[in-house]
Amino acid sequence: MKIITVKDMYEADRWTMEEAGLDEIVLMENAGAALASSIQVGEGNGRVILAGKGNNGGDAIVMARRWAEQKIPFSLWLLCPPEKLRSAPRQHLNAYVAAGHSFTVLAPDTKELLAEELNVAHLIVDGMLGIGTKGAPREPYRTILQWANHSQAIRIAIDVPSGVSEDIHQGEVFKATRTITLQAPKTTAFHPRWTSFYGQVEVVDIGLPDKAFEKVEVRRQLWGQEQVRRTYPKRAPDAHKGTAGKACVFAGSFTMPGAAVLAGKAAIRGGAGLTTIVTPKSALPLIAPSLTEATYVAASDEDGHFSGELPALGSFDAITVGPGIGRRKGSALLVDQLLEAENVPLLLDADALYHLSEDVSRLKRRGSPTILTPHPGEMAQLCGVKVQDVQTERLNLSRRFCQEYGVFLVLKGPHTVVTTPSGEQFVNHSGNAALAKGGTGDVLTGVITAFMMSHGSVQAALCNAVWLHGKVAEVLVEEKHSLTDVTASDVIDGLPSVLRTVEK
Ligand SMILES: NC(=O)C1=CN([C@@H]2O[C@H](COP(=O)(O)OP(=O)(O)OC[C@H]3O[C@@H](n4cnc5c(N)ncnc54)[C@H](OP(=O)(O)O)[C@@H]3O)[C@@H](O)[C@H]2O)[C@@H](O)CC1
Ligand SMILES: Nc1ncnc2c1ncn2[C@@H]1O[C@H](COP(=O)(O)OP(=O)(O)O)[C@@H](O)[C@H]1O
Ligand SMILES: [K+]
Repeated sequence: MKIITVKDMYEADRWTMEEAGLDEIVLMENAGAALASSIQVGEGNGRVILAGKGNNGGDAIVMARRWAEQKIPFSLWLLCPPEKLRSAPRQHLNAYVAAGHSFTVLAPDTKELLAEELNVAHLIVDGMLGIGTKGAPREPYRTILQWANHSQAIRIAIDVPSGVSEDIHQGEVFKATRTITLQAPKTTAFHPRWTSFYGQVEVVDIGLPDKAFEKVEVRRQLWGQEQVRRTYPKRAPDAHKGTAGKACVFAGSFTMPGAAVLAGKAAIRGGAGLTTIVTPKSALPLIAPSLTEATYVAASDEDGHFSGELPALGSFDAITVGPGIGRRKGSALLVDQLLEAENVPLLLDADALYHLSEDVSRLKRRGSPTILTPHPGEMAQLCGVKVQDVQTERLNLSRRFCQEYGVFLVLKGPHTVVTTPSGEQFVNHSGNAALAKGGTGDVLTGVITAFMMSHGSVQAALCNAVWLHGKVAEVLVEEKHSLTDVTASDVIDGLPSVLRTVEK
């Protein structure tokens, strides 16, 4: 599903009206109808619908008419005088009034009543500000947003939570329990500043033809179960361990053996035919007893860490380096040499990214696919910026980086973003805060390593691995864990049940 900017949405809107001849009034009617049927009204009274002056308010007015016709009690508040409404919402207000329904206009003498209604409401529908918002909400929106956010009610936002805008600000924003987005998810839903205000996001169709988005250069998409099912490769009946892929994982050290165990186990669970762990000699006995299925190469060791001497290796379908390798000179030398490995995809994670950040331009010399899997801190180091700058520019920064250095990038965190060397972007739709624990990144690295070998496309491999990893966390919390107790090992143990649903 395409993720679009405000400019894209207005362009698709313009095409639909001008080229397809579908009137704004019709789209607003569709929007209001879709909203009326997808919002659960709950028991009792205390439903408040807030309508602003723009088309977002128009959607709320149509929704109100639909509810009124179904005899659902509510109060509709207009936050500007009716004559100040834009043309389409004004026409729909006329229809609402002609049908015999009532509303209240916000004015100095009604303000207290609205405050009281919001205070006791059980449901608040926010049609105050939509994608036309510029900067922080001004009065009267600011005060009403404060009242709404203090209420114990379920809060539903129409299209976007009021106050969310592409220009970042620190002003008041509607804190939605759920956002019902019209036609296509907006980029702001995945911006760290706004994600938490969206609550649960649902997309409803309001009848814009697909063609409306053809002219729009959409290079960002949501990646979810449907896309995974479509792209997940079937294992051939005559597969053998050689065809399932031979992975070489440079991981671990005397002080961080667990990272190698996690990455190796996850690669094997993720389907790798043969997995070889290359680790410093003194770390090997700490790793091997916990990872029976792998084979091992003992690398030259200096104080429990890689000395930097690259051992003689056979041929592999994928090389991964990073989990638990540490930041000493030896592992830096190792990364140096692996960057020169030709004809094999190379994944750099964790401390390999730390070493890479010394001289990122080395990436430009690589001929085979290179995959980087930074968390925001590692990304900041790679780009020479602050973590906060990564977080406010996740999509743009990732795209610039990939296009400049010709790499695939997995920028981790809630809504992990996968970017290809040409700048195509895929925002992941699964996962939860149970993954905020050491070692879960090593698990992801292992699964990616396996998927890189089983999938025809690196992009699909990355997106599917990221989705699977997040989905496992969701299933663990739904079925037998809390957000607090999930471990990286639990994520590995949870892979089979989700993989089974994908293979069906
Ligand atoms: N195809 C589609 O997607 C369809 C979309 N539809 C819907 O239309 C919505 C977009 O509608 P829209 O363009 O009228 O903008 P919207 O956000 O309702 O109003 C903005 C108004 O608020 C004001 N304002 C701005 N910033 C402000 C601030 N900081 N603080 C205070 N006020 C501020 C500004 O007024 P101004 O102050 O400039 O006079 C402006 O007029 C969209 O989200 C969706 O719900 C559907 O109807 C059907 C088809
Ligand atoms: N709040 C969260 N919501 C969703 N996913 C998360 C959250 N916190 C962390 N994750 C995921 O958990 C993993 C953590 O990776 P990383 O920070 O590299 O851990 P480590 O290096 O300890 O293994 C990433 O895949 C990240 O996307
Ligand atoms: K809104």
